[in-house]
Amino acid sequence: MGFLTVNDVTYNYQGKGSVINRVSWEIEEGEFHCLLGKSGCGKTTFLKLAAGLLQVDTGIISLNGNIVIKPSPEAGFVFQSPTLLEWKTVMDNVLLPVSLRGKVKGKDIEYAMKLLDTVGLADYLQSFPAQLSGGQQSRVAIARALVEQPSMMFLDEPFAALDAITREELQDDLLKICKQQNTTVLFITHDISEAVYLSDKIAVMDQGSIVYDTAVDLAKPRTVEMRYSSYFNELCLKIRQVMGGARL
Ligand SMILES: Nc1ncnc2c1ncn2[C@@H]1O[C@H](COP(=O)(O)OP(=O)(O)OP(=O)(O)O)[C@@H](O)[C@H]1O
Repeated sequence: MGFLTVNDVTYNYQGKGSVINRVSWEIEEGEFHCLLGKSGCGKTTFLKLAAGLLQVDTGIISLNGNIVIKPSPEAGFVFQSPTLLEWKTVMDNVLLPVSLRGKVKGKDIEYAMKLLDTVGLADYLQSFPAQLSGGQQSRVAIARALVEQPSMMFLDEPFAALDAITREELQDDLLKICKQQNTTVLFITHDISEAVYLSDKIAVMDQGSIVYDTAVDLAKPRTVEMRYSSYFNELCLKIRQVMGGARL
């Protein structure tokens, strides 16, 4: 049984046809999986179901052996918009989940500093969000999601608004931290090369069903050179063909 197990799940928004249609999927502990698919195919809905933000109509989802009926304290979330609190410093934004639960301890501050150092923000601890670039704000959001060392991370197009180089840097940061923490990850993206670079396994969704899946046979840690290897590009092309010629 996987760390996250999705078994024959169906979901409809009221008044709509089937948005998620008998999907089964498993993510083993510590694995990084990406879900790709065209706009409107159901990716975000699937992530919300897996994360307990929506309830399945039929089927069962379990996380670490527990049936998912609400968001788990074991899970962290990152969405496309960083949604930082403007009146709090970078450090206080990262520590927010800890402070909502109780008193912030020295070890929490130490860990937040380590995360901010890993994502290249050691010099910005006392800055406010408005003083940061979009990429820096995304880094803060990732550090915030990881500060309680969640065993599962759900990320919905977290890098969509960023330029290509910043995006690549953040992909490496995310892989590094998830490896350190042995985090299991479900990551949604439109970007085929991002999915290939990040993933142990990729699923392609179309009209609410998983129509293709593949393991990614690249060594870890990933390197810039791998992005230009023939295997990498052949896999991107294969996935592109599966997704068809329409706009992503
Ligand atoms: N709250 C809602 N109420 C009704 N229908 C919704 C709601 N949210 C999404 N939908 C519909 O469900 C379908 C799947 O939407 P979803 O956001 O899961 O797709 P997506 O693959 O994540 O799209 P994108 O890549 O554009 O973010 C779409 O047809 C969308 O219009």
